[in-house]
Amino acid sequence: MRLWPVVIKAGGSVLERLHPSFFQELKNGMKSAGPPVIVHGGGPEISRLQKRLGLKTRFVKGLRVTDDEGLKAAEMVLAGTVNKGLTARLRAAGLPAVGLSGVDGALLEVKPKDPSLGWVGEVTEVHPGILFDLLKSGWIPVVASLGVDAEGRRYNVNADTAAGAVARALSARKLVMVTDVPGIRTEGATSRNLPSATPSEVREMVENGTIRGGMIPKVDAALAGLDSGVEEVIIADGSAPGALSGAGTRIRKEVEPLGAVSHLSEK
Ligand SMILES: Nc1ncnc2c1ncn2[C@@H]1O[C@H](COP(=O)(O)OP(=O)(O)O)[C@@H](O)[C@H]1O
Ligand SMILES: CC(=O)N[C@@H](CCC(=O)OP(=O)(O)O)C(=O)O
Repeated sequence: MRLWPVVIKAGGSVLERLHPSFFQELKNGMKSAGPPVIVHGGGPEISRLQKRLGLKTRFVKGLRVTDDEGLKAAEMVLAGTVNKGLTARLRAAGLPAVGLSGVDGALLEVKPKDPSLGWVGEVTEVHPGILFDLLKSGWIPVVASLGVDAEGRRYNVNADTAAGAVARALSARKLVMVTDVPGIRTEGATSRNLPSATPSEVREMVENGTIRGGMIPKVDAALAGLDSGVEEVIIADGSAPGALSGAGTRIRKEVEPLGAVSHLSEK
């Protein structure tokens, strides 16, 4: 059942620089389609806190190696400063936001992703009940990317992955990933920002190294979402106008070309 049309992932890279039109476009969307679900990260802020505490920051394939102290830092930032900061800003912009994390209501149930990563969770199940309850009452849920396992241990979860999992669980039609660049960029002499891309084009750009670093978990989450019912994923710049109204790179599945079908039937 398709209930709510949009999940928005707000990246830590842009949270401090969200354009005022982000809030206005959210308001317009609320009027036409009802409340969205916002999932946010906070990677740069976690790194800053780790540095201040004298902790090491290390990433493997875009994931933060998270020891006991690292988990505390991630929780303080994600469920603390960033979640409360974003919720308060939404509220000040006239939007009815409620902050929570993937631990609350066991929204994001996880298992350890890889022992070498420490407290990094891989989502095994989404329990969206708490989101449905909030959405039905008109609230905008603002979700920090943390998870919990069956024994009640808490984990750090990549926010792109968390947003993709939430979009699938809500049967969302659309996932918008708001970040610090205007979508996927090609390389070389004809380098440009792509207005649209298909999953196979995206896969090719990952293989040839055009898409790298923080863009990899984004496109992974995008492709997983498209494979399980999300119709379109948009990657857009949250520091510029239009992020929630058409700007950025739109990733959609290839449509069977009608010409190819009629050509076959002519034979
Ligand atoms: N082909 C690409 N097109 C655009 N950005 C890319 C590409 N490959 C890697 N990136 C990087 O991905 C970054 C966005 O990911 P990330 O820093 O993790 O942001 P967020 O905090 O929003 O998740 C961009 O700032 C850019 O440096
Ligand atoms: C496991 C893992 O890497 N978790 C991420 C969670 C925050 C995140 O994903 O923030 P962005 O959206 O800003 O990238 C981290 O610790 O940085």
